[in-house]
This record gives sequence, structure tokens and C-alpha cells, in this order.
Amino acid sequence: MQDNIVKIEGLFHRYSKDWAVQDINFEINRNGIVGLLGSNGAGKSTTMNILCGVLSQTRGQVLIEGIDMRTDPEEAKKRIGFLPQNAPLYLEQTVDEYLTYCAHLRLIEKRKIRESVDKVKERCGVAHFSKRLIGNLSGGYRQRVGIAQAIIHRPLLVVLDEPTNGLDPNQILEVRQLIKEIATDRSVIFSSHILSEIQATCQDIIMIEGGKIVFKDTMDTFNNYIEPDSLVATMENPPAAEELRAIGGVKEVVFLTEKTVRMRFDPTADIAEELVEMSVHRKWRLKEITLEKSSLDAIFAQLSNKTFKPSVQS
Ligand SMILES: Nc1ncnc2c1ncn2[C@@H]1O[C@H](COP(=O)(O)OP(=O)(O)OP(=O)(O)O)[C@@H](O)[C@H]1O
Repeated sequence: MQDNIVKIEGLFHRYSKDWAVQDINFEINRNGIVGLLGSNGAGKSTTMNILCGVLSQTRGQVLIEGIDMRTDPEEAKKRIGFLPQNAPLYLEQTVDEYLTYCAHLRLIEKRKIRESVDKVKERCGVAHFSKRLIGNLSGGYRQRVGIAQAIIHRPLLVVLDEPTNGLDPNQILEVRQLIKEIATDRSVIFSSHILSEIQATCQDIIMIEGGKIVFKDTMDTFNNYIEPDSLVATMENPPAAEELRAIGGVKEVVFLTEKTVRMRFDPTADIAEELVEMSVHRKWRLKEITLEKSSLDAIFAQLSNKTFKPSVQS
């Protein structure tokens, strides 16, 4: 039977008195990107540092392809590439010097180092900056070099701690694209405190809050879990706001234009059907109706406050 790429069981860690993470359990069994989502201080870096063998857990087990990170760190770490929150870059080195140094650290055979460095520069789009000092690169290119050091030894798992933090919108798109590319033939765990970032990048999501997992499943399941709670309707002959507000389950009515209205409602009420029926009877001449889901941040807050654990993950 094939071992999981990653299996984390009953992971607890405390730095001093309080638990930073508690009872973290998850598995990764396939290539692609898993998003680790949580607000500041939620426990993302602690989990990632333990997963990569940089921090030793108080309790629990981390297995990489069945190899215990605690008892056989050398073998387990060969299978992992890590880009911590503060990328371990030497700003006074050129891209070539730095990646060659990383290749040595990763124990790549001497005769293969040149080739490995060239390949990874090509893959990460930094080949044209080979002789440039890292200190003189933009934030986006520094992150690319950080990702290059994480994949130079061709690990089966790459762990990226908030890799798009501090980048401008264009750089974020470029780094996201690079992460998607490197995840085609390996597994990537990617952390962020921004839900839309995880949604745009990941196939699976693990939400962590207050050191505990509050949601873990596929991104598709997460998206389906979000129920619509407002609609936008356009009517040729709309009634007054009070008439719409009187419909059972409607919480708020706001006219966006003379003929277009947004109605917030209780997700358990079937407002759309009611609105269509009333429009026919009262001749409001409904032209268009669009259901809207709650803001992502609201869902994040909602999930963060409750413990919801679907059984499957990847
Ligand atoms: N070295 C440390 N010593 C003591 N407490 C720590 C240490 N590092 C983290 N913590 C605490 O552990 C908890 C989890 O922190 P962690 O850095 O893992 O969260 P995070 O989700 O990565 O947040 P951020 O995005 O802000 O880095 C927080 O309460 C934090 O204050």
C-alpha cells in the first residue's frame, strides 16, 4: 500500500504555557495545492515549522511518506522543500551563487549541481537574473528565488509559508502561477491569511483558528458549503422598499438603482421563488434575479467560531 505523502496525527505544540496548536490531524495523498488558511497567530507557521522538522513538537507525529520526522529527520527532510515566512536568502550573493550553495546543502551530487541550478532557474523564471545580487531583485523575484531553493532537490512536498505576503498585485499573480506550475508534479502546502488567495490557488483547504483545525475538505466542498444569503433583482416596475421588506425572511432591502434592488435574507427562506410569484401577481415585471453568496470574510469568521470537521481530506 502506498504511504501518504504527509500524515500528521495528534499534533500539539506549546512554546511556553499556552498551546500554539492542538490536536492537528490531516493527510495529503495526491499532487496539487493544499491551502492552510488562518488569521495571524492561528498556528500556521507553527504547524509548517513542525511539518518541516524546523521545530520539534510537544506531542504527536509527522510522517512524510511514512518516515517519522522526529526519529529519522534526515530522510524525511530529503522529501521536503521549505520556504519559511522570512525567506532564507543571502542578499549579498548572486542568484547563481545562492542556488549553487543551496544545491550543496541539499547534497545534490557535485557533477549534477550546474544542471540542477540551471533547471530550477529556468522553471522559476529567474535565469535572466543569474548574475544579479539577490539584494537588488524585486520582492516578486526574491520570492521566486526562495521557491527555487525549495524545489532544487526535486522534493515530493513543498511547504510555502505565506509566499505572496508583501508582494504587489502583479507579483502575487505571477508567484501564484509559478506555485500552480510546480504543483503539477508534486504536492504543495501553501499558507495565507487571505481566503480569496487560497480559493484562487488551492484544490484543498485546511482552516486553522486558535491552534485548531476548524474546516478541512476540498475547495469545491467549501464553495458549496457557502449558502446564498442575498439576491439582486431587476424589475421594470419595482414596488416600494417596504413592500419587499414585508416578504417573510427578508432582512434588508437596498435599491442600487431605480429598478435594481439587493435583498438580504435568511438563507433558510426561499425568497427567490416568493419574489418571482409576487412579481407575477403584482406586475413588478421581474427581468433578472441573481443569487449572491455571503462575503468570503464573513464565512471565514463564521467557520472560525465553530468547530466543523468533515471527515475526508484530499
Ligand atoms: N517562538 C514563539 N514563542 C512563543 N510563542 C510563540 C512563538 N511563535 C509563535 N508563538 C505563538 O503561537 C501562536 C501561533 O503562532 P504562529 O506563528 O504559528 O501563527 P500563524 O498562524 O503563523 O500567524 P502569523 O501569520 O502571524 O505568523 C501565536 O499565539 C503566537 O503568538
